[in-house]
Amino acid sequence: MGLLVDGQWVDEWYDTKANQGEFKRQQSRFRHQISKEGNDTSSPYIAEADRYHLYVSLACPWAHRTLIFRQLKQLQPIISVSVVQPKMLDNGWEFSPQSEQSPYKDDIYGHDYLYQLYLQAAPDYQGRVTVPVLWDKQTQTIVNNESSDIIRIMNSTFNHLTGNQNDYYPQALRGEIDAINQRVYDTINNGVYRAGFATSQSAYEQAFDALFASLDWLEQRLATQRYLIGNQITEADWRLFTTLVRFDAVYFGHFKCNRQQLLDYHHLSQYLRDLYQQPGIAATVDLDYSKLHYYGSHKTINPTGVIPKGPLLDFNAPHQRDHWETLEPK
Ligand SMILES: N[C@@H](CCC(=O)N[C@@H](CS)C(=O)NCC(=O)O)C(=O)O
Repeated sequence: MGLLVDGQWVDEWYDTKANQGEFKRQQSRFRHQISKEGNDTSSPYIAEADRYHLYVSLACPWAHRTLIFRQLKQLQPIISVSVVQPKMLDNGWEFSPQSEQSPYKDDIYGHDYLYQLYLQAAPDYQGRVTVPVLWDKQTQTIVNNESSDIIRIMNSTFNHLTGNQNDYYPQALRGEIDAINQRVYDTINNGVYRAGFATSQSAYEQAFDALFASLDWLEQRLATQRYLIGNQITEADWRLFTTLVRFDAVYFGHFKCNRQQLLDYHHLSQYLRDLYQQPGIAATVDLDYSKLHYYGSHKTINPTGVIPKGPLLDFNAPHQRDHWETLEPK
C-alpha cells in the first residue's frame, strides 16, 4: 500500500498521526464530465460506445457502485472493464498479466500496476492511486476517478445509446437524495473505514457510535417504506448497498464494527436482500474476493493475513418487502 510522490511510487500506510488517529480520505483529482454529442460542448469527452474503460476492484465499495450502474443502465456493451487482483500490497493495486486467462489483466495497456496508469494520465500526479478509474481510450487519460461522479455520468449520459431511460437521480428527489447521501457517506460508507483505519481509541469510538446511530436511524426509516426515498429505488439505495453487503463478512470483524451484525437488523437485512435480488446485482457482488482483499492487504490490522471462513450468508433468502408495492406511496 502506498502513494505517488514526485512521479515515484512510495510504499506507505495511511498517515493518521496528523489527525489524532483519525483516517481522512483524500479528495479525488480527476473530475471531468462526459457530454452527449451535440448537446453540450463544455467537455471534450463525448458519450460514445467503446470509448471508455473502467478499472475496478471487486472489493471496493466505491468501485462497486460503478459496476452496479454499468449493470442497471445496460452499459456492458458500451463501457469495458478491467479488474485488479484482490490483494493490494507494496505496489498498490496490481494486475496479474502472466497468463492469457488471468481475470486480473489491464486489457488496454497490459500494465503491471495501477499507478502506471495514473502516471500515464498525469506524470505529476501526487497521492493515492485509487479505484474506480473511468479511462478514455481515445485521449488516453483519466476522465474521472470519483465514484459519485461516475455513477451520475452513467445514470444519464449514455441514454441515447442504450435506450435505457431509468433515472436513479430524478430531479424531484434530488434534495432528499443528497441529504441522505451526505449522512450515509460520512457515517456509513466512509464511517466503516473511519472505524477500521482509526489508530486511536477515541477516533475509533467516535466513528463506531456515529455508524450505529445511522444504522439505527435507517432501520426505523425502512420500517415504514421499502427504499430510502419511498417506494422507488434511487442512487441513495445503491450507495448504501455496497457498504451493507460487505458488512457482516468484512466490516463487522476486520474493521471492528461489531456492536451487532447487519443480520440482527430486521428491516435493514431484508432491505439488503431486496436490493441484492434486483436483476443483475448479484453478479456484481464477490464476497470471497472482498474478504481476500481486506483481510489479506491490511497488514497493520491483520498481520497474519489469515482470511476468516465465515460467516455463512444467504442474500437469496426471501426478503418479504414486495408488499410495499401494494401500499400507497408516502
Ligand atoms: N473518492 C473515491 C474513493 C475511492 C477509494 O478510496 N478507493 C479505495 C479502494 S476501496 C482505494 O483505491 N484505495 C487505495 C489507497 O487508498 O491507496 C471514490 O469514491 O471514487
